[in-house]
Amino acid sequence: MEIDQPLKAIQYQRGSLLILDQLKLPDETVYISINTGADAWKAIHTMSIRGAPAIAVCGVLSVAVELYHSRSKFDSISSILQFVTDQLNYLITARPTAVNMTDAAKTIIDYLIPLNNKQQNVTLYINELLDFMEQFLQRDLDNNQSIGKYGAEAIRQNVKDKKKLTVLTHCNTGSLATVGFGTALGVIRQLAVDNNLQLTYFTETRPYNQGSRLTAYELVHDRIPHTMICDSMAGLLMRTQTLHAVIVGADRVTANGDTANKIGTYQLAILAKYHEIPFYVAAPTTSIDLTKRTGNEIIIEQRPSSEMTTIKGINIAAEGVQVWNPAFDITPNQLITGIITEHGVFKPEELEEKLISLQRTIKSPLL
Ligand SMILES: CSC[C@H]1O[C@H](OP(=O)(O)O)[C@H](O)[C@@H]1O
Repeated sequence: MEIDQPLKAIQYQRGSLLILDQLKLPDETVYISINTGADAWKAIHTMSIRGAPAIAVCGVLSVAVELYHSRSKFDSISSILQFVTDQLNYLITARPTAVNMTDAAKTIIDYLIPLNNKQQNVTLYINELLDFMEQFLQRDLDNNQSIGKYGAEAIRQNVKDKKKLTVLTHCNTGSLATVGFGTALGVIRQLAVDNNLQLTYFTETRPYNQGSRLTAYELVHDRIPHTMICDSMAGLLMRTQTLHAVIVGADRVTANGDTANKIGTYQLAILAKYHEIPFYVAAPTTSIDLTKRTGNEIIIEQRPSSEMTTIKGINIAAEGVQVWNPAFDITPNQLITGIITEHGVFKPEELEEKLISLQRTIKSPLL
């Protein structure tokens, strides 16, 4: 199966950053210009752009664009260092659960100091820094390709006698959550490209409806066989239909493999365990946070009640109703069959050791 160029959540060239306004999808395709870190903070916080990897790339490139257009105002390396550090640390505050923006900020700040020792010319320093920041785009594209290939192979291995597989995914983890093919949805795209996909079920993913508004948009665009279900239908689906795997994304995976992901993931993992269906998490290593030992340490973002009580400004609940709106939940590692990364598929219990070993062998700051 051929898949056309994926939808683009982010369009970038030096000095210009456009993001697809996902609050307007699927009815309108509107790109908005991001010229500063403050523009990016607002777009991330309001979820015009969302998805852990896309958030990080948008944040990094917003600083690159702002630095590029204000480069004449910097008269010293230290002033550039201060500006970039301040902007990156500010962007981290836009949304607290996903770790990718924090990881990106650390990678760049760790790079700034050695670069300072190498390059004393302000103009050349800025150009080298822009080159480095722009690599985050290609890295996510490459990560998506690797995750797709490793994930598709792992799932095929699990179901040796089947050529055509039926899977379930949750939320949106495709081209609208990353720069490329996606993470969990990238695995599904790879299965489709390899002609191993019978059907993908996906949940509408209340309350923000990433599934019905975004994943549906991607699967229809790519003509991938699919069926949308309400979140509440997952149990009956697993009880009555044959599912070969559940594949979801991640916002933050801790050292023991516990995983923060879109609200509703935990209950899918419980159902998958009960129905003996393999449950995979697909995420780049930039979503893995070894500074957190377990999922109990992860901050769960609480979103505005209006995101539950209205759809496109139309009330769907009584005025004054009290709601609880956590945007994520935590899936314990014992419910996870494997964590699909760009370096391979790891069992939760081996994740930390494998990642530390990779960090030792791969000497790139952009691991
Ligand atoms: C590859 S995207 C990872 C993750 O991000 C989504 O959350 P949100 O739409 O709130 O940014 C969802 O949890 C995805 O699984």
